[in-house]
Amino acid sequence: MRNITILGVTGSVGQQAADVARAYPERIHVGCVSAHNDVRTLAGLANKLRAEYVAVTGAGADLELLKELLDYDAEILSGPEALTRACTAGNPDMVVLSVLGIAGLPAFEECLKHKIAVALANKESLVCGGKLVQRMIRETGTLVLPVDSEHSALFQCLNNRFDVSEVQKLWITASGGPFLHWSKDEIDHAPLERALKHPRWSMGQKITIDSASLANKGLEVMEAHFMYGMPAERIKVLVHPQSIVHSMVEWRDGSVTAQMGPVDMRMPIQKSLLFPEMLENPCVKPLNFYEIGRLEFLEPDMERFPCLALAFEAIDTETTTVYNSANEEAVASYLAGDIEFHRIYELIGDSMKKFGGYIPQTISEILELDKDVRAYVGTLL
Ligand SMILES: NC(=O)C1=CN([C@@H]2O[C@H](COP(=O)(O)OP(=O)(O)OC[C@H]3O[C@@H](n4cnc5c(N)ncnc54)[C@H](OP(=O)(O)O)[C@@H]3O)[C@@H](O)[C@H]2O)C=CC1
Ligand SMILES: CC(=O)[C@@H](O)[C@H](O)COP(=O)(O)O
Ligand SMILES: [Mn+2]
Repeated sequence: MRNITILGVTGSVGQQAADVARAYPERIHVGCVSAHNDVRTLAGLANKLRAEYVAVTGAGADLELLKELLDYDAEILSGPEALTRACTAGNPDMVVLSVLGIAGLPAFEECLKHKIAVALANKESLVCGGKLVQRMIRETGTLVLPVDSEHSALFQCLNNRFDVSEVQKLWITASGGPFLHWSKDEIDHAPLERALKHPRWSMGQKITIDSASLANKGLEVMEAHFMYGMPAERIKVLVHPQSIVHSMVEWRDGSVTAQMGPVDMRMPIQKSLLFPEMLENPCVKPLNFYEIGRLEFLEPDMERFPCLALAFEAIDTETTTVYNSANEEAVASYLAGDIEFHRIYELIGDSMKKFGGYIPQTISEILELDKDVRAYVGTLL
């Protein structure tokens, strides 16, 4: 029996991880779950999963309501350290890191310190942790399995390894988002309700906006760079509107291995939760190639989608934390209706100029830099 913790269980990835766990009760026990503020959904999931530990990380979360709604005795973790305490509570074999944003970084660090395997959905923490986290993974020998669909696909193409010594290029596919065929001017002034309509995936709001700006692909290029140690110039983005090919590996001899699968996050989630076993996936409908018929591939347009070009620049200039923090802040403002869509790439670019040249040397310095970038973005709004 594998004892797992799901951090961010109330979110899109977290709830799908709970679905996968519940499909395999004889193999997976969920011992701990966390949410930020949504105590109603948290209690509902905890009641089904019977997790021994229930963590709440939001300062204003209603703990009394949570206690009232829980129909069994669970230990409740709360307060500023709740997320990191949740990483070790009940000695899990694996932590599913599916919280949102850089808030996941201290939890990631905690898992690495304790050599607890991580199923990583939270790309922002790897993008911000960068070389420091990369080194910690290597030095501790901790297993960090990709949950992000493209990185899970790459891992499968690499025969469940992280070794890219015989790889020429990593090809990361992108749906292109809802604005794939829009003009630059239309994209720059895109209304929120259109940005929230992803053509293929149903996801949380922040990543849905990232997909529309292609910042998600930018973050995924950085994620692949740090996860597989691949130089940025050998990571290519390929627009593939059907989202059936989840990514590809081009080998030294020119042959290419692609991973395909249903457009359903429960595929990569199950791969990680049961790893190295591969069992049927009762939650997911298999692909029907007769119905799919045609697959398309296009080159991304970095002019209409400057967030993608900025991501490659961020790797070169070691400003990946700055990119991410500015993006998180900008997307929150766009979601609140305070800024236009084009302000997202402008705020990222301005922040990279302002903070370029400063390279944080510890995780604490990264978290400080994050605060500084957010404060700076605040002055530009
Ligand atoms: N959704 C998807 O299909 C995919 C998502 N990812 C990545 O997975 C991560 C989660 O995405 P998604 O599930 O869509 O996001 P959601 O917004 O749906 O869920 C976010 C989860 O994190 C919790 N949370 C939010 N803020 C904080 C915080 N400051 N501290 C601790 N917990 C917090 C939320 O709690 P509460 O509900 O209480 O607010 C919720 O449980 C992101 O990094 C995303 O990029 C990667 C690939 C695919
Ligand atoms: C499901 C997943 O992994 C998302 O990151 C997805 O890839 C987003 O779609 P885009 O390709 O539009 O960014
Ligand atoms: Mn992805």
